[in-house]
Amino acid sequence: MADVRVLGGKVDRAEEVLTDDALAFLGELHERFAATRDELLEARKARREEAKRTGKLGFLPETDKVRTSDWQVAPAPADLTDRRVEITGPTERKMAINALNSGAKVWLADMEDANTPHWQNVISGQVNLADAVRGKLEFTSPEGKHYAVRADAPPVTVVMRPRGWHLPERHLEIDGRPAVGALVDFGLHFFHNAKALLERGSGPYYYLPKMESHREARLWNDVFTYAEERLGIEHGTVRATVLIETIPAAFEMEEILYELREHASGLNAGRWDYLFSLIKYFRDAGADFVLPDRNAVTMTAPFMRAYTELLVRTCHKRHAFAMGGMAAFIPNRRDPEVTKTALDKVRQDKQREANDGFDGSWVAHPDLVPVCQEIFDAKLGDRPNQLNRTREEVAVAAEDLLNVAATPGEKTEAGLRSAVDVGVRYLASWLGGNGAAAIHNLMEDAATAEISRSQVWQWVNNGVQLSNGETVTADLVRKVLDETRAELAEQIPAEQLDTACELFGAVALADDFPDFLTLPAYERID
Ligand SMILES: CC(=O)SCCNC(=O)CCNC(=O)[C@H](O)C(C)(C)COP(=O)(O)OP(=O)(O)OC[C@H]1O[C@@H](n2cnc3c(N)ncnc32)[C@H](O)[C@@H]1OP(=O)(O)O
Ligand SMILES: O=CC(=O)O
Ligand SMILES: [Mg+2]
Repeated sequence: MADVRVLGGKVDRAEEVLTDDALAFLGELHERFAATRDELLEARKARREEAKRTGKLGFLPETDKVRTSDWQVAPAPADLTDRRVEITGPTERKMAINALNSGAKVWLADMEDANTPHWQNVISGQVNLADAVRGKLEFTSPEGKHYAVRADAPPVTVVMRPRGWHLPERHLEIDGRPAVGALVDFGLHFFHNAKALLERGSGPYYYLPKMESHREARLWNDVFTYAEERLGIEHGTVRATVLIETIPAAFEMEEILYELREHASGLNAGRWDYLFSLIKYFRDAGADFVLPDRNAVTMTAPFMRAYTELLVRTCHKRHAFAMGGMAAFIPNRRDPEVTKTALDKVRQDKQREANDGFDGSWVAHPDLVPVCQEIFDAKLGDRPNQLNRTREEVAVAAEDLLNVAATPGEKTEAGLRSAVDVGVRYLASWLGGNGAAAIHNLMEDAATAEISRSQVWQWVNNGVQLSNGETVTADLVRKVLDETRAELAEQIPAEQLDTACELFGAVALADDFPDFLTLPAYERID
C-alpha cells in the first residue's frame, strides 16, 4: 500500500475530502500510473527535439490504420447530447453557484487554466463540487448577499477539468514524492462524486487539458478503466472531452479519440494554449514561425482555420462532439461600450463556429450565455447538436496546420508592452490565488499568459524587428519590464508585484525556455 502524506495546511472541511479511503485511492492511482506519466513527460522532450531538428511535425505513419479504419466513439449520455453553451470558470463557491444559475447547458468546473493551485483552492474546489452534486451549494458574501442555485434553474451538466499531466501537487506526498496534480484532481472528484452523479442521472465527466499525444490519452483511458473497476461502476461511464490545445496533439486528433473511444465525448479547440504550444514548439525554428502581436492573431488566420476545420471534421467522422473555444472579450456591467464590443466580438466568434459545424462553444461570463445560446439555437433548430454535418469536403494537410508564415499582422512596440503588462498583471493575480482575471476587458488565464511570455521569449531569441524599426533584445524587455513595474506600483501590492516581475523575467528571458510558467510560479506560492 502506498504511503500517502498530507503536507498541506489546514483548509476548512478538508477532512471531508481527504478521507482515509480517498487517500488510499489516490495511492493506488499513483502506484499504477505515476511512472507512466513520468515516461510520457520525457517522451514530450524527445518529440520536441525531433521537431526542432527537422523543423516539421507530421501525421504518424504508424497509426495510419486508426485514421483509415471505421470506428466511432461511444454514444453520448443523455445529459451530454446538447452542449450548445458551456460556461467555464473556477470552482470558487460563489462563481460555482453563478455558473449553475447561468442558463448554460454545461459548467466547465475549472481546476486548470482558471485556477491557481493553492492548496486552499484545490481542496475548497473539491468541497464545492461535492456540494454541487448534492444540491448543497450555498454562500453568503461578506456584504451579506445570499447565493443558492435557483430551484427553477435549468439543469447544468458539470464537466470538471483537472490539471494537466505536467503539474505536481506537492501538498500531498505519495511514496516520498509529490503527487501528480492531474491524478489528485481527478481521483478526489471521482472517488467522492461518481456514484452520487450517477444516482442523479448524470455521470463523472471530465475535460482533459494540454495533452501532447495519443499515448497520454491512453494513460487517461487506463486511469478511467481502473477507477471504474475499483468503485464497481460500469465501464464507459466516465466521459472525457479532450482539449486539442497543443500543436503535436493536432496531428493525433483521431488517435486521441480512438484511445479514449469507450470514454470519449468530444474534442475542444482550446485556441489559447494551442497558440502557446505552437510558439513553444517552434520557438527556435526561425522567422516563419514568429507570430505577430497576440491581438492580431485571430481565428481566421490560415493555420487556425486549418486547426478548427480539422477538429470538426475529425469529431464528426467519429460521432464525437466538436466544441468551440473561448473568445477573450468580457462584458462589463458598469460600462455599456465595453459590453457592446464584447457581445459583438463573441457573436462573430460563435457564429463562425456554428457555421463551421461545432456543436456548441464556451463562454467566460454569465452575460455571454444568451449570445452563444441564440446563435446555436438558430443553427441547430430542433436538433441538439450537428454531429450529422460530417464536413467530408475538409482536407487539411500537415503544411496547413504549420502555415504560420501566412498570418497577417505586425509586430509592434505596443504589442511588446502589452505582452509584458498583461503577463505581469496576470502573474500577480495568479500568485494571489486568482487564476482568471479580467485585464483591459479581456479574460486572461494561464493559457493567455503563456502566450504573452513565450512570445516575448520568441521575439528576443529571433531578434525580431518591430514596426518602429527597433530590435527586440533582452535589454529592451528589461527596460519595458521596469517601466511596467513603475506603472503598476499604485495598483498591485509591492511584494506581489516584485514577485510577478521577477517571475515574468524568469519565464520570458531564461536561456532555456521553461516548459510551463506555472511550474516556476508554483515554487513561489505557499
Ligand atoms: C483559455 C481557457 O482555458 S478559457 C477557460 C478558463 N478561464 C475561465 O474560466 C475564465 C472564466 N471567467 C472568469 O473567471 C471571470 O468572468 C473573469 C475573471 C474573467 C471576470 O470576472 P469578474 O471581474 O468578477 O466579472 P464581473 O464583475 O463582470 O462579474 C459579474 C458577476 O458574474 C459572475 N461571473 C463572472 N464570470 C463568471 C463565470 N465564468 N462563472 C460564474 N460566474 C461568473 C461574477 O462572480 C459576478 O457575480 P456577482 O455579481 O454575484 O458578484
Ligand atoms: O483551455 C483552453 C485554451 O484555449 O487554452
Ligand atoms: Mg487551455
